[in-house]
Amino acid sequence: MTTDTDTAGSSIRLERVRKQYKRQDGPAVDDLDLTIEAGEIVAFVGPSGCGKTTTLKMINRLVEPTSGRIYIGDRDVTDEDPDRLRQSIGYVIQSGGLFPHWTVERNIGAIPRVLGWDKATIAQRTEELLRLVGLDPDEFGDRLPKDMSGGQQQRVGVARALAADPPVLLMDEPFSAVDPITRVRLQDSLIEIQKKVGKTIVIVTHDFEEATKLGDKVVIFSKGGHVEQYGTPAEILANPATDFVKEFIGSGATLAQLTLTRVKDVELEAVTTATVNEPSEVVVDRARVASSSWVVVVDERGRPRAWPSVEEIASVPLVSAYVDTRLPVVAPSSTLQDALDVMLAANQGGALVTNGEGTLIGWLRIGRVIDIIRGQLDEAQPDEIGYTEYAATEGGQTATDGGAP
Ligand SMILES: Nc1ncnc2c1ncn2[C@@H]1O[C@H](COP(=O)(O)OP(=O)(O)OP(=O)(O)O)[C@@H](O)[C@H]1O
Repeated sequence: MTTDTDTAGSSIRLERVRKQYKRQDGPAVDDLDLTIEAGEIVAFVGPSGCGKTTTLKMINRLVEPTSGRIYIGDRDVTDEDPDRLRQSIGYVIQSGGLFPHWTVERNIGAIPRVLGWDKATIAQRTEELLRLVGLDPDEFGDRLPKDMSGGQQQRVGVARALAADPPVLLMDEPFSAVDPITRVRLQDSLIEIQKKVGKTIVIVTHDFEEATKLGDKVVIFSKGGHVEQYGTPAEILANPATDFVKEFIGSGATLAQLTLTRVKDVELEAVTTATVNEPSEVVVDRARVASSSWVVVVDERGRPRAWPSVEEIASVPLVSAYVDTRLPVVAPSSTLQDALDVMLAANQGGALVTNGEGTLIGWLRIGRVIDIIRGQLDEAQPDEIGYTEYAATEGGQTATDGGAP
């Protein structure tokens, strides 16, 4: 499939696309014109039943358009053999949609096998993809989906969708079935993966915050697949195009501003690190010099294992090998809202920040996040007349009128 220059992705163009399901009054999608630029992530949002999924599924022809034309890159795919088309478009659905009786390796190799790739190439590609989505091939390659968490299954789902290196990836509510903390991690992984693969990604979500976090652009649909607004998250939040958009983003708009500020935009605090079995005395001294009250124990690749206080470190002679599975960890691409959620869930006054390889790069203090949120709320709120000013002007009684009972 042809791809546009400078990116591994292809543009997608819908021209007057319409879908009328049988025995339905109006069309689910009515004369939709939409162009998605190559290499961008575009999120579809809108109320239930507005035609997001129908639009997505018309791109890979899981739903046949009633009329209109669809182009991927410069190719008109409207009449192309749907099976062949689907081999060149990655598709990720809720809960991964893996074949339950197939191992992870077999699942990922599904399309390459259909395409007739040789065994060695498939094995190599599978390993590369598992690493890309953050799973150790030796640990997970032979597993069955039921022996993995929902988040891990979804990572395999993404690996499988990327197996044949398609220029386009379609994702239908991919992260809606996992818990909020796992969702943040999967979203951050997707941003990290996209930096490496540069595909064109279309993602359907019912969550406006997820749309603004993931989407380079967001499409807000109303009933019938009508585009109310198509723009960057910042544009939509700053200038909602219609009353429908205003109402849709509604009270969430101020909070959604928080999704525009990322952890990478904030100056991080330095951390004192220690490794397992290091003499505690040495670590305590190091922490004192750095004025740190907390120490992050990291593994040989700099990945955090635990986050004890200096007192806890000092209470034993050597740094313990304890692994804390509930550490609050965020990525540079995480939003401040994610960071806050993670901190609150872990009941901690801060979050550790790791890069795409999971290596610790600093920590973010809750006070810093709150300061930024306060600043944003002040900016977002129109100047309001305060109670006293109101009372002293035309709106209220003056003090001499008697006052409160
Ligand atoms: N297979 C189908 N047969 C008949 N009508 C359908 C079919 N699939 C969807 N529809 C109808 O088409 C309209 C658009 O549905 P669609 O699933 O595309 O919306 P959506 O925006 O993705 O909704 P949701 O957020 O609830 O998933 C709805 O009115 C729905 O009832």
